[in-house]
Amino acid sequence: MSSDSLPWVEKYRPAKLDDVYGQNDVVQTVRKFAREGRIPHLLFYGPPGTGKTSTIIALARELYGKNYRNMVLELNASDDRGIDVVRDQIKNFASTRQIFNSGFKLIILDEADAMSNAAQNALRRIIEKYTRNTRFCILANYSHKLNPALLSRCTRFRFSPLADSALQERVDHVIKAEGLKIASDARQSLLELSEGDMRRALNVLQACATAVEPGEEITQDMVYECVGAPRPQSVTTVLDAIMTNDWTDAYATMTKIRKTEGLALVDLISGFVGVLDKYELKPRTRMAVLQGLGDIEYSISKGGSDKIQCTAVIGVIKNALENEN
Ligand SMILES: Nc1ncnc2c1ncn2[C@@H]1O[C@H](COP(=O)(O)OP(=O)(O)OP(=O)(O)O)[C@@H](O)[C@H]1O
Repeated sequence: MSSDSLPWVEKYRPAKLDDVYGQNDVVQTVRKFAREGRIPHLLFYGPPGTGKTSTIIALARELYGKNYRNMVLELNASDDRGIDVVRDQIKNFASTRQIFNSGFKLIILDEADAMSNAAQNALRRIIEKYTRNTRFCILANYSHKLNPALLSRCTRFRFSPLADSALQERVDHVIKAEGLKIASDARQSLLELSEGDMRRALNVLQACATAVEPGEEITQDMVYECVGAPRPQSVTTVLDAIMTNDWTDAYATMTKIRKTEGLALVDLISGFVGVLDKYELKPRTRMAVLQGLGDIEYSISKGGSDKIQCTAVIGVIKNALENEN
């Protein structure tokens, strides 16, 4: 595949540890392990798109250079073929002798938190068995879903959502490399809507770049459209209508904006929570609104009727405001 047809998340996957942004503590520590030649079994956990896979691959590339393919086995631990297949693959890989290299081989196990408890127990034995010439790097979103016995065999690193400054640095690099034009408010919205997830930032940027003609500027509206999030302006219009107008008008405004922008009610609720900071409300009122919106979001996830939940949103906000005085 030519590099032009690659998704940008792959095209711009960090080739070396220096290209991993915003995870300085982790990068420094694993680099130190590598320098001293004593890498422990590793567990990288944290939200998606924060660089767990990228960091271990970059580390492995620095460790093994062109020998990478022989020395690294990447497996998806949640593979539905089960732990037996994983065990066989690990066994084959770990037991073949390294002819040109001394040192250990590396096994990267992605999505380990999706493994059953029995499979995690089996994995723990496998790790013990092959520790002599193999190191494991376990990747997961949630560490609490992993068995304590497995956790205790690994040195843990938490990957936090990336700071806007880290996202910005990488996004600016891609904008420059791809020769894109992007309005500054669009770039700012892209960073905010990515919520610390670099994969999302790059995917949205690529979707926007595909939507514009060469040389045309990416606008803020395009960013919101690609993300499928409501524009702050629309959210504020609906919220203002609920707060100040009568019931019928508030409902009509909400329905109209939802229809023209194709918004799901949950997206609108997330939008309300996002802009609520800018409204001056008594703490008690703010809490009542947030709690009410949280309950409605839960009801929607359980299959609650759209129309009833729509009216419930108006009810929750109006009620909290009426009780304010
Ligand atoms: N810290 C980072 N620095 C630079 N690029 C990053 C970083 N984190 C993620 N990326 C970009 O996002 C893409 C996805 O990142 P990666 O696969 O490392 O995420 P992950 O944390 O392993 O996510 P998941 O939990 O979904 O597997 C990478 O290809 C890379 O382009």
